[in-house]
Amino acid sequence: MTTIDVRSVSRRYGDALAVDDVSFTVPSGTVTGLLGPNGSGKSTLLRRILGIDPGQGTALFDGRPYVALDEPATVVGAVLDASGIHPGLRARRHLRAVAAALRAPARRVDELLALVDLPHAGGVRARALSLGMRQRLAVATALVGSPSVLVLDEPTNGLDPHGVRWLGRFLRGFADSGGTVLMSSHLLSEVEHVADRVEVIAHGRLVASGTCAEIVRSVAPSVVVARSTEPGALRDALVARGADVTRDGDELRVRGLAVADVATVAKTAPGLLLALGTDEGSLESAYLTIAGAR
Ligand SMILES: Nc1ncnc2c1ncn2[C@@H]1O[C@H](COP(=O)(O)OP(=O)(O)OP(=O)(O)O)[C@@H](O)[C@H]1O
Repeated sequence: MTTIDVRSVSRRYGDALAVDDVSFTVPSGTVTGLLGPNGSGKSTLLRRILGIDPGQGTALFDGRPYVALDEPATVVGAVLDASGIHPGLRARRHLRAVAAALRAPARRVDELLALVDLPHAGGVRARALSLGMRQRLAVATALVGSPSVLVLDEPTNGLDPHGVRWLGRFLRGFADSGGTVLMSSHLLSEVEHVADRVEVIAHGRLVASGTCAEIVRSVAPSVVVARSTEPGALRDALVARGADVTRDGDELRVRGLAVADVATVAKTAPGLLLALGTDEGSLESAYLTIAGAR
């Protein structure tokens, strides 16, 4: 059980600030998605978190920076670049070499090949693996030391839909058994179903943080949707209570009143209430709004 504490992390390339004073916490037992458009600073931030890039601020794994961990591979498994595996090495040889370096049992290699659904690829050289297969091998490599934390940069890159679903289920299971996952993506659809929390980064800055529902609410407060046999009369009654109401046929979209208040107003207004509910807005539109804002 390890928490990651990212504290005021920055990274400058010349005059350009690629990561600008980013702070957030990744609680243990959760999957946190680091979401942002291309070039927003995700990879740079993950490299800073792992102590690979220089810069300001720090990231602490249960209070210690990565470089100060005694056996880092047993705490943190990282997948930053699936092409980092030597192209001439066969998958099993590659994993055996990593296992030997980490003093992990050799039997772990075949367990991991099975776990990442590559049981028959052990004898294949890395250069002959597809991008999706290399991603799976990279995940297996990160798991050799049995870490409690996984840091993954765009891990769905190259995976087919089956692979994306497999990875989501795997990461969910890893977190549910106490692990901590920080994964980046530029695609909302690939994190929203698996992540407990999302940190949205744009132009190097953290622009939103929270559960998917919290992020949607922060951008678009929920709208109450009501349908009535007398929509004009209901609209007038709601406006008199201070609501902001738009009408489309017999449907009213109401901002500024809770659903229970709309129900109370409808009881005393002429006509019959046909339907009443809320429209929470989509995370997709919230993400586009937030990530597009400078
Ligand atoms: N080595 C470098 N030298 C100079 N600028 C860099 C370097 N690496 C990244 N950058 C710049 O830093 C910014 C953030 O890049 P980064 O790769 O971290 O973004 P990203 O969110 O991971 O993008 P993507 O989704 O495309 O992988 C970009 O403007 C990029 O051009």
